[in-house]
Amino acid sequence: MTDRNQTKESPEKKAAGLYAASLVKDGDAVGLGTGSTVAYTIKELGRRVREENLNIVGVVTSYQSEMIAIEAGVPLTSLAETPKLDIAIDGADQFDSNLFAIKGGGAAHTREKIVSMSADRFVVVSDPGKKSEILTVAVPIEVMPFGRELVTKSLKDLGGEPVLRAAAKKDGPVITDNGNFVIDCTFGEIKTPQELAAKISQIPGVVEHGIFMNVDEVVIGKTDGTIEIIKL
Ligand SMILES: O=C[C@H](O)[C@H](O)[C@H](O)COP(=O)(O)O
Repeated sequence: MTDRNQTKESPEKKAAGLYAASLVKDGDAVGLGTGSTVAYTIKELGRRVREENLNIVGVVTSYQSEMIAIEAGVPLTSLAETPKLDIAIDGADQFDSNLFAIKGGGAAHTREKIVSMSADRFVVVSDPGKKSEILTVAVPIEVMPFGRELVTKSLKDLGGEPVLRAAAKKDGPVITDNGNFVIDCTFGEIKTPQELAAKISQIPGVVEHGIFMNVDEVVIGKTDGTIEIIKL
């Protein structure tokens, strides 16, 4: 289970996060993902802004990344103001050798997909445990509360095992930053992620699923502070 709030230092996540921050150039508009790995990137970008006078603007994908970015001193803008981004950096829950990824462990995948698709380059930061021959983790699906029953039934019809995500410190379901529910749906081994993604997208009430097919490269951090880069 990932330490979502970065209560413990992770050398692997830190190595990946810091390397990704070094890819950001002066003048860049940067998509800032959500989660414990990219949090290292956001903090490092703040340091570069303060200490190296790096001139960048960030677009956040969640209240979490907004709070981290504000505290770190990363200047922020919106997609309305800056619709085209130079680079987006984000974590993932699992990725395969084709760089298909599953995201949304923090329920932020809808905004993450919009932001990453708005960027010329999408870099995923990861630790070694996220790499898998084949995608197997549950697919997070953001759902309009009004459509929950239909979406649940339709996911079962697709062979999935849907579970409404419960909040950790509140009674009832997780509510996303967009005011919706999240259903985590297990499909066993996902052999054709594109096909599954297309089928899920067709279900009325689905806001967005966590299958990402737009990753350009993955940076994997190691415990000794080195990194491995995987590109197609
Ligand atoms: O909704 C959250 C995101 O997709 C995260 O980027 C993903 O869950 C990975 O998070 P972490 O870096 O904490 O493992």
